[in-house]
Amino acid sequence: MAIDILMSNEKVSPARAVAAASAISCAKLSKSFGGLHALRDVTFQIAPGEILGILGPNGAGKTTFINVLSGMLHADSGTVHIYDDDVSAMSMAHRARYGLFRTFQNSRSSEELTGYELLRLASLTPNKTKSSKTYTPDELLEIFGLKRFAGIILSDLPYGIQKMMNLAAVALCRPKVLLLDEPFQGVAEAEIERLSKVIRHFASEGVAVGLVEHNVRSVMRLCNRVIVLDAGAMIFEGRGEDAVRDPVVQTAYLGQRFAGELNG
Ligand SMILES: Nc1ncnc2c1ncn2[C@@H]1O[C@H](COP(=O)(O)OP(=O)(O)OP(=O)(O)O)[C@@H](O)[C@H]1O
Repeated sequence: MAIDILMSNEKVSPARAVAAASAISCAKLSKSFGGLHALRDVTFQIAPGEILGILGPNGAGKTTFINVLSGMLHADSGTVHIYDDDVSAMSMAHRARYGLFRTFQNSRSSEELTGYELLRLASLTPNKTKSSKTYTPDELLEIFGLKRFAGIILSDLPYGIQKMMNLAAVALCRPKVLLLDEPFQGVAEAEIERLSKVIRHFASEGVAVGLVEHNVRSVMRLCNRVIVLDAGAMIFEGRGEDAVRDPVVQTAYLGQRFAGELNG
C-alpha cells in the first residue's frame, strides 16, 4: 500500500508521502500548557523494525511527546500518521486499533492477576491490525523466557519481570508501533538485558519502537538512531554516539548526567 502511494500519479501531500514509508510519523507537532511550549514543531518518523531513542534533559518534553503521539493528549497543531493513515484527530483507544500502543513510566502492577491470566485477557482483546505475527499466551511466555513466572501474582514479581509480562500482553495485541516511556526505570541491572531482548523481539517482527529513556547506556545498545529534545524542540537527530559529542546537545544537558553516564 505504501509503495502504491509513492508510485501513483496522484499528488500526495509531503506529510502523507513521508508517512507512507514510515510506521509512525509526525509533522510539526506542537503542544503548550498555558504559556509553556512543551513541544515545538517536532517532525520525525520511525521506520518499521527500527528502535528510535528519544532523549533529552529533565523537562525537555519527552513524556508530552509520547502522550501526544499516543493520543492521550491532543496536539495544538501538527499531524500524526500510522503508516499512511492520519490518526491526528483520534483518541488513544482509536489509535490502538491502528496498532499504536504505549507503556507508562512507573507502571507497577496492582492487580491480583497472575501473568498467565493477564496474557489470557490480552489475547481476548479484539484487534483489527494485521501486522505482526499472532502468538498464543504459551508461545509468548516461552519466547520471552517467562514461563516459570506465569503462575505468580503480578505484584509479587520483580519489577523488571512485571514489565516484561506487560510487554508480552502488548505483543498479543499485535502492535505496529510501540512507544515505551522509561522502560528501564526501576529495573534491576540483571533484568535490563532480558528486557532489552524483549524490545529487540518486537523490532525483529517489524514493529516500530520509540523509546524514552534516561539510561543512556541502554539507549546506545538498543537504538539505531536517536533524537534529542530540549525545551520542546528537536535539537539533534542521528547516531547515539554522535549525540553525546554534539556541542548543542552537551549544552542542553549541562549539569545533568549524560556523557558522564555513558563514559562512566
Ligand atoms: N499537564 C501539564 N500541565 C502543565 N505543564 C506540564 C504538563 N505536563 C508537562 N508539563 C510541563 O511541560 C514540560 C515538559 O514536560 P515533560 O514531562 O514532557 O518532560 P520530560 O522530558 O518527560 O521530563 P522528565 O525527563 O523529567 O520526565 C515541563 O516543563 C513540564 O513541567
